[in-house]
Amino acid sequence: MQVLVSVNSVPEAEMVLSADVRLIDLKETSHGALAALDLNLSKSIIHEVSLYRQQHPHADIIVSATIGDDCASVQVLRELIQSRLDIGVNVIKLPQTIWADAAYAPVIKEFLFRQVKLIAVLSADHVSGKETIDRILHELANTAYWGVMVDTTQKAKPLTALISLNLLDFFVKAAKSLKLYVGLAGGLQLEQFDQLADLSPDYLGFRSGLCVNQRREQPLLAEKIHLVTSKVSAFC
Ligand SMILES: O=C[C@H](O)COP(=O)(O)O
Repeated sequence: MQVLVSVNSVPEAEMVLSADVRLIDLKETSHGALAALDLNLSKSIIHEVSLYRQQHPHADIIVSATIGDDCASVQVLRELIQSRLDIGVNVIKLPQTIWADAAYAPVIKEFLFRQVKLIAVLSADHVSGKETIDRILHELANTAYWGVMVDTTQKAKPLTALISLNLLDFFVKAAKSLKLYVGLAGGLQLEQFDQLADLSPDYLGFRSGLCVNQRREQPLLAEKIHLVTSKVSAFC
């Protein structure tokens, strides 16, 4: 299992790389839940990751990026995704407002056909029962999504306060059985690490819980990042 950490600057990227985080998520954290980070800033972070990869050729680092909580048009979506692929982003995370909207299905399929790795982010508010989860996951797997994750839109409460462990366990198992790379995130604090790691997702996603005052718009704290990566090492 890995930990994914959302970063919004080069210093934050350096911080997570030096703490051995292997899933680096480019995200604007000042507003929204899945806001897109400025492209030039994203480029600078990718440059930093490339330098790190050269110095650590055995480190298997994946860079993901969010493209916004919603989208103005099909053409804008295409540009948002392609521009990030062009600078070296490995995986694109799509919000439910986009991947579940039939208007965007053709452009999403274009990228999937090209074997671009897309993660469908399920909003925790919509993860309501096993039948719904099962139906959604089958649809995503049949459409050839690379991965799936649950995340929250409001960050005041952790994911575990919104969805039972039993249902999260079902979600992880069902996603894995369909060969979807599966993650759990949403206002997670270090206290939730053990109970969620026990469900064996491919990764746990963090931001708020690793920041000053546990607020995602605030800077990441190096000591908390090291704590979470040491928990990953101890768990694996
Ligand atoms: O994908 C991971 C998210 O950025 C986690 O952010 P959060 O901990 O603020 O919900």
